[in-house]
Amino acid sequence: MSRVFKYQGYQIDKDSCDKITLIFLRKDKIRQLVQVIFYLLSLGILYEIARWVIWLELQQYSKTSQENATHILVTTQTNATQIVKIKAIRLFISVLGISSQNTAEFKYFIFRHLKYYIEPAQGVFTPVEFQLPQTYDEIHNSFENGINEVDLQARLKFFGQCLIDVPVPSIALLLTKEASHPFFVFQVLSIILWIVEQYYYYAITIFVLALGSLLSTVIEVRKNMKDIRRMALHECEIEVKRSSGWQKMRSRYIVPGDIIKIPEKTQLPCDAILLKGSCLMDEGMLTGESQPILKENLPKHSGPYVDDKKYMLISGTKALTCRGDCLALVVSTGFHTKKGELVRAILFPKPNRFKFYSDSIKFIGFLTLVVLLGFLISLRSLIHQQVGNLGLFFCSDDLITIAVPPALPLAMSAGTAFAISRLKNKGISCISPPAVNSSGRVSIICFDKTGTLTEDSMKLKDVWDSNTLTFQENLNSCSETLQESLATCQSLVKLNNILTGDPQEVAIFEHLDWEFIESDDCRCKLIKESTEIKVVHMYQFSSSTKRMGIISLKLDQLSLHMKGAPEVILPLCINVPSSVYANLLSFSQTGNRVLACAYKSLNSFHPSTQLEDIEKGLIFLGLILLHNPLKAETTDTLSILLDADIHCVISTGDALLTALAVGKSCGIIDSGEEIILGSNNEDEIIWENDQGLKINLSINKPQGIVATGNLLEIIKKTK
Ligand SMILES: Nc1ncnc2c1ncn2[C@@H]1O[C@H](COP(=O)(O)OP(=O)(O)OP(=O)(O)O)[C@@H](O)[C@H]1O
Repeated sequence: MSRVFKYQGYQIDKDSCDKITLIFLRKDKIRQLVQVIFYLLSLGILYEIARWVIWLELQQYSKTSQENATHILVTTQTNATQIVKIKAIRLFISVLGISSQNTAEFKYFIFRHLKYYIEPAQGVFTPVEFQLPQTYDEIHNSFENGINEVDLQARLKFFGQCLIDVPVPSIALLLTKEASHPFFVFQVLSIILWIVEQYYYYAITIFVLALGSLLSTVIEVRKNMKDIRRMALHECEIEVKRSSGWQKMRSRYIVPGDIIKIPEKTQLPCDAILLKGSCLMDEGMLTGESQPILKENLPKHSGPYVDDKKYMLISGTKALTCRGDCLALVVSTGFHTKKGELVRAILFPKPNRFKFYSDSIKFIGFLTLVVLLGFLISLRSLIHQQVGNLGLFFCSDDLITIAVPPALPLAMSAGTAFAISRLKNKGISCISPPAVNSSGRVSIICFDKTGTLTEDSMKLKDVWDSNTLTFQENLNSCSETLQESLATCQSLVKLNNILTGDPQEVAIFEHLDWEFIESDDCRCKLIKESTEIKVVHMYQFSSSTKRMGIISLKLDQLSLHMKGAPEVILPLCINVPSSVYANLLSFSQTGNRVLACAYKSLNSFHPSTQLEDIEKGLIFLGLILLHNPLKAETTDTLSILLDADIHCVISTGDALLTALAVGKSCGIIDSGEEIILGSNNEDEIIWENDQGLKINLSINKPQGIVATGNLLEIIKKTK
């Protein structure tokens, strides 16, 4: 945590919360009294203004130290501010995961639904977080007996109930908030002015429209809040291990440190670490990932615990199937979970700072100046006409309402409503009116490739066997080791007796004569005729490393099998035939996905071994070619966007040439366009044409660029 002292305050910069700055305040009785007197003298006008101008509200506080503070001024990175009250609670220290019988007073505050407390070791505010032990074994052993009643009550008070309960403001509260908005107050004052000046029809029309817009805003906001609440609030029956044994209860009563049984086909109410069993999770509702993800249990060894997604079960996701008794340790509840983070991002979105808005303010400022000038010019003749002080006041107010038309927001809302109804006719629903303006300003769209521009599913085209240096359409004619590698190096699972998982792996496995058997003593068994191979460990695929591996056991022989992007696997191999690179070039140029397979024998293996420590010196086995066709609607959609002068970009984890071929086939890249491929060798930047010839980057000719992420990072750094 970085801690920057500034005006008796500091910054909290942690992954589990937004970056916020704290300034400590103490409510001052005399300042408060003076402020109330001013509020009364101004007939409440100052009170109204203070609700919108934080500086005025701050006048009743004085800056102080953390120890003496009663309140805190919290400022977010986007400069949103709020004054929050510091509260205190006496609890057992064991609530922090420290074994102690003593109690202590914990000071805390709540900001945007997150609770922050003074962490005793550092003496600074930090978001409440369950402290995990240091090693894998300790995590397994520390919680196995379940927590007792005293700890439970303390944790419920400290972490709160396991619920994401978004409060829905009442209609009266929303009406007061909207009606006290400075612009609405300005509209009302303008209407009074027009009535005094006997512009009855205009005043009544604007009044009816303003009231209608106010009511529709209130109804819309309440409806949205209700929708968010419905989406966020989830409770289910869950089995929990407490010191008195297993109990079934409502999920709101679970706390960090509880051991729970993972319910199948039910949304998980908390974030948890899987301790026993394995399960296939549908994370689509949170991440948009269409494929189910396999979660493994936390290994048992004395190594230091490293946070890893493969053991983490996230709140809001669903277990499609559980293998064995799936037990998990609850680590976060409520708004502190990943789902809570998402809900908070919806409730407190980052403000859009469009130049359009700052330009509008400048424009209105300019109009006001023009009007002021006009008023000064006409002042002489007005005095000459003897309109009197009241007349002068009305004239000047008239001019202000001309410069800043009170009907402006009404006109804007009407325009947006019209745009939304036109979009609806085209089958596009819009739930956030400001999104219409934002969408109109989009000039670049970045597309993910697989599953977005192309189909989710993949078809196996060919396998290139390095043993025979030939293509094999029938995988069962490939070399024995390549078949074993293809059969074992996957992360598939059986769901209702159907093999499920990564579409590429499903496509490969379907072409093999191997049988997949679920097993309790290993990840799975693969059987063909009299051969049986056990998969004893898996290094899951990750997009950042572009590879995966498994440890297999055949009779007494341990082996490491790996598959992944060729540019990652080939450098790890010791026997790559020279013809591979030419083949790779031609396979990728046709837009196919290419994966490389390799293996090596191992003498021993320990589950705590890292893949990086054993993956060197592999024996190359072959290349797999997969066809991933474009979606039917891709080309038409892209041509509409390109016609509207929107720049389209593909952002993919695939190889450069594959991305280039897909870009050409969907129309993002003109087939006649000159293309430059950018990559890097350490810090050296390499520009090539699509035939692999090195070239100079010319800025005069229009060129399409296909570059690796690493290259973009280097360019960004050197810039
Ligand atoms: N299951 C897998 N096992 C081994 N390697 C894989 C697997 N899936 C993908 N790869 C390799 O890792 C690279 C990156 O994959 P990743 O899933 O990040 O890209 P992607 O999401 O498919 O890309 P996009 O969706 O943008 O096309 C792929 O190009 C492929 O070479």
